[in-house]
Amino acid sequence: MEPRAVRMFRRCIIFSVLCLISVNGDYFSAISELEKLLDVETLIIEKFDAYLKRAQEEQANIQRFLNQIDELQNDRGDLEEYFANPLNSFITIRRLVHDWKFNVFDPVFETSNYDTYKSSLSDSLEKIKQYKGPSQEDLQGATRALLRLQKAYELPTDQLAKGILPGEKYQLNTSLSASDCFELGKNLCQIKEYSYGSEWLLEATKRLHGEPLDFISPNVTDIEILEQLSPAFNGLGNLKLAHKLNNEILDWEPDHEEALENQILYESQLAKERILGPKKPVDVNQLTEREQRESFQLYKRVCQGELRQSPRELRNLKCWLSHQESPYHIISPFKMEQLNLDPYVAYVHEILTESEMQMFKDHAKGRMERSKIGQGVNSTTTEIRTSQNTWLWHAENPWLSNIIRRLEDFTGLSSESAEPLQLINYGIGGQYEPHYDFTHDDGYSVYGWRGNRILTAIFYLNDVALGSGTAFPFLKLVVPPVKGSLLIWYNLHRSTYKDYRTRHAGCPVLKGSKWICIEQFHVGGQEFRRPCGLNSDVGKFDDLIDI
Ligand SMILES: O=C(O)CCC(=O)C(=O)O
Ligand SMILES: [Fe+2]
Repeated sequence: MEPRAVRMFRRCIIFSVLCLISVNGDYFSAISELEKLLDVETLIIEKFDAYLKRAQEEQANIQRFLNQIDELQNDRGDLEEYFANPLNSFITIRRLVHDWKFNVFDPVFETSNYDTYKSSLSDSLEKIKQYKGPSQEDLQGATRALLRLQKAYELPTDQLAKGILPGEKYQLNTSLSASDCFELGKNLCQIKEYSYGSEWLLEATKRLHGEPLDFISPNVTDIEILEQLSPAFNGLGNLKLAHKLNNEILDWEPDHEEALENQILYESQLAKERILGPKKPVDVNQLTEREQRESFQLYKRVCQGELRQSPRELRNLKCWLSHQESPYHIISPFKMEQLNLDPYVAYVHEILTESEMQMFKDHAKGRMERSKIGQGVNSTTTEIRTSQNTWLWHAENPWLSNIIRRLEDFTGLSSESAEPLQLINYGIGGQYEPHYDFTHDDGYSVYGWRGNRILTAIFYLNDVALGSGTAFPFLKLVVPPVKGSLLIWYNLHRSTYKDYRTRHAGCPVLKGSKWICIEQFHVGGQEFRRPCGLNSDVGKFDDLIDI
């Protein structure tokens, strides 16, 4: 048992932390926000624990009092004889005047201690309410994240519901209840993902009849499932099944208003079909236009590890210790691993220290916001990029100077035109779909003298249990995050023309959370460090732009 003082201290700390943080919700796009939710829950549990303890003590007192009176009444014997004893009369009268009031009526009916305690509880809860908890939008976001995982890694619904992932190494060790599956199915139908939606609803039915009554979440009913499932099958173009399930609702509840309305609708549609022939079946694949594109399919296969370079393609790649012509690194060389030669992609291992990685994470506290795509006023949040981020300006964070110098030493580039570092955290299903880091014009209109992004450098700040590699679909390459390592690649040809082979992505996080820090080097200032070649490169690999 934790000593009382320690518990009190912990409670104070959690509480003051909660009072200090201002939270913008958006719990589904990063793990860091979800952690705060658990702190709030801990606090609520502690407050209610104390409340229940107090209430139970009160109840035990009342019960003890009632038992005593009961015993007394049983022992009283003959009434006349009993009251003949003056002490008994006194005790009885006193008891009715004082004891009942003090022991029973006051605690139960009056606004004495019981209520005072309640109001002090509600005062502390009021403070917790300032903390914005997850909303319906967050639940939708979390649903979409699971859907992304299902789509990207082709996870069967029944397996995911049981917490079973492909491969044996990592499992989720959690399984979803009937109410969880129902919530997922309902939310998916709301966004017209009827195919997956109906699978989750059917999973809910299976569980509803197979699982013991769920204490934690409210149990869902057969009718509630049918209410979602019938329109879902209608959405999938299976009118007959939709009609059949709708009739099942009416068997349970003949006055069910919505089902009665749907019955008329389905029957008139069925009658039409009998005359005109059945409607064209709806495509149950449910892939959006974006998801159907070849590049997205490549992305999926690379993230899954299904599409990779052959041993023949890999044979010219090397690993070695290199000081990259920097005198600082003669004694402590970089641990280099080439991943692709053209365009050049390389991995450098153990480049950050434990304390540097901690500094990044400390910097993130309270600063992370939902990531956007696009520049300046045109930037927006989108499903294409689901993460949170914050920026670290070089001048405001002098502790970064060693890290920036290390980057310069390794790449040979100047950081004078580089962007502030960007710290990024991806939560469940968090991803960044295939994109280019350069802008499609020559870069000068957006970045001025700094020109386009010449090289991207990604520090991985943690290991991720499953998924979340940095994927290059055209290079058949996926780079798994390894804590403390750095990934670099050139986005531009030697002439600074855009290299369309560098399309890349952050695969969805399947298990864990992914922390990275990105530096973007620009063309400005590299004139003598990386001089242009003699080829113009214009038009090279342009056919890859629109796959
Ligand atoms: O998350 C990743 O691995 C890639 C991130 C990325 O490409 C970007 O932020 O531009
Ligand atoms: Fe990128």
